[in-house]
Amino acid sequence: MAQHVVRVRELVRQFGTRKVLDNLDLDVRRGEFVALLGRSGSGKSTLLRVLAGLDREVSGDVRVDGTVSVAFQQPRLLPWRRVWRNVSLGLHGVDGRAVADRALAEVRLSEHAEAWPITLSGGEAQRVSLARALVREPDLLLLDEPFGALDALTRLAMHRLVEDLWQAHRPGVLLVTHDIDEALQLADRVLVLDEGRIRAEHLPPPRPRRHADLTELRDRVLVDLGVENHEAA
Ligand SMILES: Nc1ncnc2c1ncn2[C@@H]1O[C@H](COP(=O)(O)OP(=O)(O)OP(=O)(O)O)[C@@H](O)[C@H]1O
Repeated sequence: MAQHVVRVRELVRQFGTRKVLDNLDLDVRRGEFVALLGRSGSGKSTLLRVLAGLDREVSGDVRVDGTVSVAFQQPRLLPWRRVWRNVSLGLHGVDGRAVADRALAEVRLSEHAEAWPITLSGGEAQRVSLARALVREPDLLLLDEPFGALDALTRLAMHRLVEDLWQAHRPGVLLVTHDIDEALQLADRVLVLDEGRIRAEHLPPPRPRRHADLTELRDRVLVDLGVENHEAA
């Protein structure tokens, strides 16, 4: 377990008679960046909720070793707290302001520490949400489509930021996304969830891959997602 932050065996989650997760196995190593792709309704968010400890109506063996932080598609900031207080919320025994300031500097938002959440753009609010996740120095960072609501340029900037933050802090990451290119750019391993299990695993080329040709790999992932047929790819 020591090298793994997540170890899941034979996980079953069913709603009524439907098994959304059906004997699923998953490992995430410490410091590893894993992306999870899958068609809409394949159970990605369900799996994340289980790993976050938000859903215990499961059978099977779920082990998460260490602290966990989650960032969702919507930043979920408290509108009545200033930005820095949103970041330090729930921290005990530390100077919350100092910790928040450090995290806000990392996401390049120092000048917004005193601002109210409503004054932030979508990308800025998402950066606050990342800062809030990171101040807990999580062993596991769960990201549920954190860039899905952002415009394309902001999303690219966020990819770089997340990669920088991951390099600096090295949490294990499980990133749920619909964006294949995002998965191939950011992750060490790209997994495809289908019919309740991890059905495929792809290994993108070594970093840095900003200029890598990922076309072939992308086609293979599309096949696994059922978007392309085998002959075409
Ligand atoms: N609380 C619930 N009660 C009943 N069914 C649920 C519940 N939560 C999720 N489901 C069902 O489980 C399936 C998987 O949902 P989930 O949100 O995990 O999919 P997803 O892969 O994250 O989808 P998307 O990519 O569209 O966000 C869906 O069919 C959904 O309707």
